[in-house]
Amino acid sequence: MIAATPYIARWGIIGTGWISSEFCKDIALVRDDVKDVLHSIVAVGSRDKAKAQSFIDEFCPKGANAQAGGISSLTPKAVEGYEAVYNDPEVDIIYVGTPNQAHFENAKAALEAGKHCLLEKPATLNAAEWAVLSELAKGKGLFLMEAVWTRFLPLTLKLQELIHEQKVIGDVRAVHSDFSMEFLGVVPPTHRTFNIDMAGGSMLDLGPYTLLPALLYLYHAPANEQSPPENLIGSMLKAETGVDLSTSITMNFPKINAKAFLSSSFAYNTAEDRATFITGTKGHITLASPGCRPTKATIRRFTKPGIMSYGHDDDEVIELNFPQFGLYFEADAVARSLRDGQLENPAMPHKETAMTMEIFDEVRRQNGYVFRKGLEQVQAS
Ligand SMILES: NC(=O)C1=CN([C@@H]2O[C@H](COP(=O)(O)OP(=O)(O)OC[C@H]3O[C@@H](n4cnc5c(N)ncnc54)[C@H](OP(=O)(O)O)[C@@H]3O)[C@@H](O)[C@H]2O)C=CC1
Ligand SMILES: O=C1OC[C@@H](O)[C@H](O)[C@H]1O
Repeated sequence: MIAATPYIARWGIIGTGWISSEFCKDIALVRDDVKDVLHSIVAVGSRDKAKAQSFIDEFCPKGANAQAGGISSLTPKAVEGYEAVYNDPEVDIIYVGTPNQAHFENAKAALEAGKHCLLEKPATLNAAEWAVLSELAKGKGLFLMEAVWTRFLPLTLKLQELIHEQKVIGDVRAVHSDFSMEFLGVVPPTHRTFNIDMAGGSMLDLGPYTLLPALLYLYHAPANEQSPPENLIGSMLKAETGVDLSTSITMNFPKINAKAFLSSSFAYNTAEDRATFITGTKGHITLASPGCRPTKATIRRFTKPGIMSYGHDDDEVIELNFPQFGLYFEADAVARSLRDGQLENPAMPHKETAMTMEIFDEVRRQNGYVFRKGLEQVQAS
């Protein structure tokens, strides 16, 4: 049943970079199809107050959709530093849009101030940091989620139904996924993607997206019964700065005879028409780029499954596009969790962020990607 009065999530934004701007533009979008939740931007915190004000002026002058629609009368405040945003009594939830190395500190401060938190990916630098945040949130009865927004997109939801419920490609046996962007030679080595002091590298930046289809279609295959991946092997090609330029990860899911082959790189761009390839016993599905925002899937059904049998029906193309970047799907899901008193969103549970961080820890260990001393706030015991 749709509530007569929509629930309004009141956001405090930390950091005024690119992704925070996309997030604010997206939650400012007035959409007629969503009636149960809305958003308001209470405060934007920046290390530089003037920057916070110009961010508001440019990306969310009226605030978010509750404010733009006249349902909330709050005006977004530009705030010097982050502390006052954590402590603002009108803020329910903090969106952390800062670089990787600041995630733990910012999320911890938000939770300690009693605020719910949506934390950009990768959630933390290692699994030990995430464990601390997860315990802190649960102990305080607060919502916490890593912002893997791709999980909430219409095509991602549709594919889970097609693959697991309708079994359109039979039993899934392999996931190949690549998310690569040619930053090499385009951005300076000091940019967050290459900067080792900012925990850069393709795996932490793009790896959360390549891991996602492996988790959704293999880990979550009903017959896998959520058995964790095994035989993890990672190979990193390093950039001059010491971060990984290109990384490959393979993992096994023995219970379902399946394997994942994942890659990320800053040296080349993923092919436009083939970012992810999901192979089953009765067909395969190809997802177009970009890996973070899939909107087009091509389903091929084999007419006569079997060894090297290539006959197939006409391909079915599913396109589920949407306006702007699309972070509102994730934001709406978070708002519903807050409204319903959930401390975790079932589509992005703490356990899967923990698994992601453990995989990244292991690949870094196998390849000697060591952070500068002191960057990790919590070390594995
Ligand atoms: N969900 C998604 O699709 C995406 C997620 N991301 C994730 O979001 C995070 C931010 O990425 P992005 O927006 O591209 O980064 P930007 O560099 O554009 O913005 C980061 C912001 O963080 C703040 N900040 C705090 N501490 C520092 C610091 N030491 N150095 C630089 N900036 C700092 C700054 O805001 P201020 O000066 O106002 O304090 C800055 O503008 C990353 O962790 C990335 O993985 C990135 C892109 C897409
Ligand atoms: O999350 C992301 O998705 C898109 C890329 O532009 C970016 O580097 C990455 O952080």
